[in-house]
Amino acid sequence: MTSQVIVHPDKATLAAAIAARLVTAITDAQAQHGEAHVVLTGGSMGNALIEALVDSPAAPAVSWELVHLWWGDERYVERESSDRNATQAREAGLGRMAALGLDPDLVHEMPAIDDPEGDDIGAAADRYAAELARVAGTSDRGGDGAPTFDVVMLGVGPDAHVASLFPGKDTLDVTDRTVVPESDSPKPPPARLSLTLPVLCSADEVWLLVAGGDKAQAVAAATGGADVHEAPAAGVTGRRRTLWLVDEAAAADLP
Ligand SMILES: O=C(O)[C@H](O)[C@@H](O)[C@H](O)[C@H](O)COP(=O)(O)O
Repeated sequence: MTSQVIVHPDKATLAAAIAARLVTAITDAQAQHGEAHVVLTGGSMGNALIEALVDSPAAPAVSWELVHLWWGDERYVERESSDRNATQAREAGLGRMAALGLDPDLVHEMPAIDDPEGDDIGAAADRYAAELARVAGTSDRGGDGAPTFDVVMLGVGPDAHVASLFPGKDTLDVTDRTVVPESDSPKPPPARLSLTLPVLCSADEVWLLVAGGDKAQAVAAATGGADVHEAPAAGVTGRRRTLWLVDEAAAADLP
């Protein structure tokens, strides 16, 4: 199935459009099967989306108490560190979504280095995998080791990395796990946890969220059929739909 690229004028419009699209996707999912599972991304686009979502007049249309939020990746640092994607998301507005009904028990943050696993990042990855499997076991839409995600959102780096799957890394070839540790990330901090390509691609929809001219080459390469080992973003597709939601600057190198 081919990917579709949708271009918005600038980053603020892109964030607002993604928030509107997400509200619609979740309400559609809930009309079909009650609960919804959404994978959030870190990075500035992930944070901009949360800001736009919290302020969206349509946000109360979602039954937030039945929405599970997951993370595509996380920096393996202290839980309250401002480096953590989850901390940044809370500050961007996720912390205020309890007022809309979001259940903190359904916000599945990835483990942190001050959790019992400590320096054993492999054990931390296994614990998040176990959490995915546990919830899948209780869900009508339990997939193979993880719930069936309605939407996976992913930021894209200038090197075309997604989640914490970086070019040239063996983690791109892992097919027998849902979560992998990365101890030597080329982008700091070095220690991270990431969902793997097969579980990301088990989603109904994958949305790649990209703003900025520094991403133009990555967008062109990944949508132009680059090898996944060179451009990891080329390797993520949804079962029903794959959308590249980009601003004009990020689209600049597209044919
Ligand atoms: O852990 C990280 O380093 C980020 O989560 C990273 O993967 C991010 O999503 C992309 O680099 C896009 O970031 P921007 O949206 O800020 O461009």
